[in-house]
Amino acid sequence: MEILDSVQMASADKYTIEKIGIPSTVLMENAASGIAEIIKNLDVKKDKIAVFAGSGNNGGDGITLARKCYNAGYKIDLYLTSPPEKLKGDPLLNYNILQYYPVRIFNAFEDKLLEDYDIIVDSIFGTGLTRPVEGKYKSLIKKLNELPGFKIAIDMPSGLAGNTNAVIGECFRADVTVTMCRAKIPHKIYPAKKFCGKVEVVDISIPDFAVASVKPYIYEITENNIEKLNKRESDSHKGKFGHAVIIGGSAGKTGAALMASKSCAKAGAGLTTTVIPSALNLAAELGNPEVMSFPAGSGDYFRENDAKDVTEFINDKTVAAIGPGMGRNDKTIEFIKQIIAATNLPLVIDADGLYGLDQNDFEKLRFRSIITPHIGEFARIVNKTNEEVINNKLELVREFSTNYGIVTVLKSADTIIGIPDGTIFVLNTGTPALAKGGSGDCLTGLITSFVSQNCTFKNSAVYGVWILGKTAEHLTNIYNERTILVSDLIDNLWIEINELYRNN
Ligand SMILES: NC(=O)C1=CN([C@@H]2O[C@H](COP(=O)(O)OP(=O)(O)OC[C@H]3O[C@@H](n4cnc5c(N)ncnc54)[C@H](O)[C@@H]3O)[C@@H](O)[C@H]2O)[C@@H](O)CC1
Ligand SMILES: Nc1ncnc2c1ncn2[C@@H]1O[C@H](COP(=O)(O)OP(=O)(O)O)[C@@H](O)[C@H]1O
Ligand SMILES: [K+]
Repeated sequence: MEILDSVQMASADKYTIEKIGIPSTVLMENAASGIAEIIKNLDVKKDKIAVFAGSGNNGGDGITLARKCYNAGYKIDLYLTSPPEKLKGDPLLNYNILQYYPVRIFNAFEDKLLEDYDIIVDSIFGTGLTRPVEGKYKSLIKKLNELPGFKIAIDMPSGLAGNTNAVIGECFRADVTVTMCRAKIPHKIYPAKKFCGKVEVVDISIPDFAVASVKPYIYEITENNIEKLNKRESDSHKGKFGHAVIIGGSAGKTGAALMASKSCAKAGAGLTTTVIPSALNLAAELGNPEVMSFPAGSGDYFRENDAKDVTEFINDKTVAAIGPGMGRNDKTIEFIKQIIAATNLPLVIDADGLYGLDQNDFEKLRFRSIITPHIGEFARIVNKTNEEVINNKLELVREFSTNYGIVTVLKSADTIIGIPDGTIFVLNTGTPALAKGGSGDCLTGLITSFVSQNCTFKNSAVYGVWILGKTAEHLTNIYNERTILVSDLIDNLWIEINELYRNN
């Protein structure tokens, strides 16, 4: 499903109203009906509802909702943030209609709250807000957050801006956000997402072709649009599913290379080999019996002198991952740079593998690589602070992927995948069970496995993130979010892989 920014949403609205001719009042009526329906289905007490409405169209949605809630039999009070004389257009029209209804109307700043409300509806600002709220609006939003009732935001929690995932200032903290037509950026991407609660999307009659006309470029991957896995031909053999290589390990971090390799084999690569510093080879031989190993050099970490042998070994393989547990020794960094320069193989680069890379190295990875940094690793790559990356994820990933022709998987509680044509995929799978060393190694193994099995880079990245996240969700439901180890994830990869086969 597309994720829109506020400008795209406004253009899709405009297209629907002006080009197709659906009146804006109809859209507002549909929005209010949709929100009322969601309120009706909420499993919370809803005898007394307060709607706080601003002067724009978001306020108009709230004013119209007041009428719908009255019709549904709820006791509802409306608190306006502006004098009614300031209303215009559809909000004014709906305000005038509401005069015929026995709904009490107050001023949000001047009048005291009359009741303890079961539900507080925030329709103060929607996609029209572009700067932080200040003064009396800021105080009002603070006050609403302190109220005990269940909180519903219309379209967006007031105080968030529709074109960024950053939290730009004080904002309403919703339990449920009901948005129109499509989710917007702040609904789906942290840190703004944290303020939205559960996000419900209401169809207000904006057709798909109106959405397509605004050229969306951000998509959320969900159960409904993830591509299913193909069943294997009955006469297939291991040669059909590639030979994947995991280059990793150093003294103290051998496990990272082993976990990545095991994930890779488990997800279906035809052959998997761990390339490991020779002093650690026994661990690889004994640790993963189904995986082969190639001992490199003579020490317990990779050095530039090992690059020639390793390059020769990997050159006829299908894909190589570089990084898990490699360490950051200068000689290891030189080794990695030489491998990148000396091969044309598809590469998946993670963790320590990314540490010493510069512009020159990234240029050599064009159209043959996937990188999987977490926020801190990506911040170093693009020379920004962690904070700057968190608040500008979409732009930074898009810029990097299009400039270098590299698929970028930016990992965090949400994961953003940027592909070289400028499209962004957002995945909200996973649980805090994954906030544990080694989850990233499992992801590297999964992505490498799917590249080996001839999936596109985009699909390989999507499958890796999806399967890791969904496996964590399954296990968190059964156990808890603390005691799950990466080995447990690897053992249970089959559950979600089965799901991806279903109906195929
Ligand atoms: N036809 C449409 O355009 C539809 C719009 N809808 C609703 O309309 C909303 C967008 O409406 P608008 O574009 O009128 O915008 P909003 O209603 O989000 O807010 C705009 C109003 O807030 C004021 N404002 C903005 N930033 C402020 C700040 N920091 N401090 C104080 N005041 C500030 C503006 O001057 C303006 O009066 C959507 O979020 C959605 O709820 C829905 O009814 C669906 C149909
Ligand atoms: N709270 C969370 N919710 C969902 N996914 C998470 C969460 N925390 C971590 N993850 C996922 O776990 C993985 C962690 O990777 P990474 O930080 O590289 O760990 P490591 O290097 O220790 O293996 C990423 O795929 C990330 O998206
Ligand atoms: K709102």
